[in-house]
Amino acid sequence: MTQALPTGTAAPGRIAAAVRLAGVSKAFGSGGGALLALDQVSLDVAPGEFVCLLGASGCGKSTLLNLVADLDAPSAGTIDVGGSRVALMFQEPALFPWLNVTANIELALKTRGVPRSERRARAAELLESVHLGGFAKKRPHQLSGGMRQRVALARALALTVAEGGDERGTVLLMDEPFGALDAMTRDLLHDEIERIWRERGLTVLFVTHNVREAVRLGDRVVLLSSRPGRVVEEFPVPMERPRRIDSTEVARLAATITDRLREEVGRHGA
Ligand SMILES: Nc1ncnc2c1ncn2[C@@H]1O[C@H](COP(=O)(O)OP(=O)(O)OP(=O)(O)O)[C@@H](O)[C@H]1O
Repeated sequence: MTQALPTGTAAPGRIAAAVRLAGVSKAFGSGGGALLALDQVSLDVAPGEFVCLLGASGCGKSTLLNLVADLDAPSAGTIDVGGSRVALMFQEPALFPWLNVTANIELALKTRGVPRSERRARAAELLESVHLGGFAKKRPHQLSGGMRQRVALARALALTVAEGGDERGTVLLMDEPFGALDAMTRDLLHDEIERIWRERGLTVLFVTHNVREAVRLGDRVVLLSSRPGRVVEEFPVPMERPRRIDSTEVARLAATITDRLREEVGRHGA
């Protein structure tokens, strides 16, 4: 099943999808002991779209992101990211503790082949963009959890820099990036990621357990079934941005999605 693209998201002359999964299945192990994590998942994400993936624990959300990031190969089906540069960001920021913030970003730029002479300025620009300009010399342990995630976001963006600094064509995969943060910090980071997504024209595939977070951020919420993960339903999010996570509209759609999620989890006895 290939999902229809939301109207108006793919600009004329550009590729139709930034990410296209067609009939993707993933099994771990083989023979009788094989575990089917994903089953025939088809999903198109349009360039510049923000898609949130929701599903019960163990339904294969992280597996799906790993496949899109090319960290693992599907057992069946195809994954196409066109010419996009893909970056993955996790719940744990996983920064190098012995390097300061700037050096963590510069290292990522180095792996992208950015010449040494340009790295300092590019790192500073990226840190400004996540509002950490004043913390360049700090080491990760000197920062709050929210700040560390901002650095992780800047580093993810650094891993996708292209010639001339154009981030368009970047797919950012986010695996529960704010799951370990308190509600107020998470709220602030929702505003931040939304701004950065808009300003940089990113395509985002965002995994979360938090239904309200998915509705707060997504153009579309894609619900996966319990293992094996299949796309069971998609919910377009029509509310204007910026949305408030505690607004009535967000709560109403989140309640509908939660009911559907409960049904799905109940069906599988998870
Ligand atoms: N490398 C692996 N080898 C064997 N089984 C794996 C491997 N990676 C994932 N699995 C299994 O595949 C299933 C899907 O895992 P995955 O981590 O993708 O789920 P998830 O939806 O991200 O879970 P959660 O929401 O709890 O983070 C799980 O049953 C998991 O145990």
